[in-house]
Amino acid sequence: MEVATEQKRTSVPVLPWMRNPVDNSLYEECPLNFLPFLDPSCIIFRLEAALCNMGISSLFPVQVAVWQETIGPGSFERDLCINSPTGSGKTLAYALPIVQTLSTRAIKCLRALVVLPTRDLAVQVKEVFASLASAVGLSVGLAVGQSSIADEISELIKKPTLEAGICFDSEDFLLGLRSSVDILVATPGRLMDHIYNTKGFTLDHLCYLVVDETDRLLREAYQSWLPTVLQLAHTPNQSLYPDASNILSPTFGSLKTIRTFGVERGFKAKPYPRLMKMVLSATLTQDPSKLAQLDLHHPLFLTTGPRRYQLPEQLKSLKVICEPKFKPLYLLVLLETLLGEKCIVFTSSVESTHRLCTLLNFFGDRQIKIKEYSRLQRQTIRSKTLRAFRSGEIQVLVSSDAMTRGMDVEGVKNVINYDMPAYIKTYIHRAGRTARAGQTGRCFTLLLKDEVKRFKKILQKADNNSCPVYSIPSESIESLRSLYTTALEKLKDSIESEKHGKRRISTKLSKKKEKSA
Ligand SMILES: Nc1ncnc2c1ncn2[C@@H]1O[C@H](COP(=O)(O)OP(=O)(O)OP(=O)(O)O)[C@@H](O)[C@H]1O
Repeated sequence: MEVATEQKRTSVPVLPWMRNPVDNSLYEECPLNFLPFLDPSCIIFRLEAALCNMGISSLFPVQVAVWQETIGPGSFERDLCINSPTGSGKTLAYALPIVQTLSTRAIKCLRALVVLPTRDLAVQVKEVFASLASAVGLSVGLAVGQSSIADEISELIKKPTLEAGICFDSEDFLLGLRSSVDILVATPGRLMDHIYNTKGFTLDHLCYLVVDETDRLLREAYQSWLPTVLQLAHTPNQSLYPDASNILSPTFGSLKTIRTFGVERGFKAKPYPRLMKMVLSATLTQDPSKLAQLDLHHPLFLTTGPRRYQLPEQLKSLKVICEPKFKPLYLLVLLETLLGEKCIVFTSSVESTHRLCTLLNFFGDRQIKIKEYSRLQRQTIRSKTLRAFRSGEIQVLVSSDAMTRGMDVEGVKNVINYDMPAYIKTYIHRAGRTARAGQTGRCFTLLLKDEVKRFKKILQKADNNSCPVYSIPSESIESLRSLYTTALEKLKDSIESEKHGKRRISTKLSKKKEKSA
């Protein structure tokens, strides 16, 4: 079944504009002082200084390529579709030109929207924008549901100051609402909440739309967030989704455009310029029907090298052949060999993440701090774990695929696939948590003998034929066997008591419901 889906995917015809891409790998890294047009004269050196503060002294190839298409003569003439390996610096590739272009704006309103699939990823991208934007007086907002909706609204929307005794009717009040931010980084769910419910939240002035991790975002409809955004930000007389206006008009009746005199997008007496789109991924879809949803304007395809899937240059892939009965022991020995190095262990589901992490922690005090990071946990716990992992307090994260996309944690030296990934895309995004920004890194995959052939085929999709075996000495496995038996018993008890706990909570809840009915 999986194989059939994979075959179907690869046989999708490539769109004509994807056949002759710009090759990012033909660009050289460019020192900031050689970058043309960096900082318009009025804010000279401020962006350069901000980049230096971020530890950046030159731009990576994909950043130079995007800069070339977005800044200077002929800038932003075409929408950009960017396929570039994990860790190659895609975030800065879009953040820098957007901040530079908006740095000369006269009036504050929401002009750039960046959409990402997960909250932690959005927080990470917001930080990159904030480091640059503050240097040129721009504000960046976050809409991800990290704080209460009321707090988020007060961050995003500025209310008019009411003088005592003056009474505004609701129309006047709406006219006085202003955006507090120039750039918004959002996840689709919270974005839709603001679109539907937040008074004064408008996409009327939007100039830039970035869809990061495009293939992941296009897979999920999320309350039709994309057609809704395109409809709300579209140029008049350009009906992309004629039917959507019927859906939208009653809902958005209360959202009045705030029009102010000026010469920029969405302002009076000025025709609307096109909404500029940038879509990015390390595994960008080539499926025409999916890309059509983005309504790209004369798109330019930027990719890296001749292959569709590319692994980071400094990544080393290794396989560990395991006996099925003792797989957790192979992992434990491997982790002990890598002692002191930050590692992320990936499993195939949130349930196995939980089980594996619990089991590993039943092996007694082994000097490695191991924590779980998965969708089963509350966001506050996840964020706390991530902070501890970033700071080095935790050395090993056991994770489900919630972690695979985009997360950038400094110093991750090793990725371990406890469960073999089913697709090359999954392998790329998991492995891509290491070997970032030109650093070296290793990706180990634990395999049972009968998985070796299939894994080889998966890696070949990224033209990777080199995946040597990493041997784990059998004596090390033997020495852990008695501890393993005890750990398994403890795991069984722990899972049982968790089930019990859940049952007790659900009985309590249903009793409460019965009472209130
Ligand atoms: N020009 C640069 N010089 C030095 N470091 C950089 C530069 N650009 C980006 N980086 C660093 O490289 C790392 C990877 O960047 P980023 O997260 O944008 O990669 P990405 O291409 O989006 O990866 P992914 O596909 O996994 O999301 C980050 O830690 C970032 O700070």
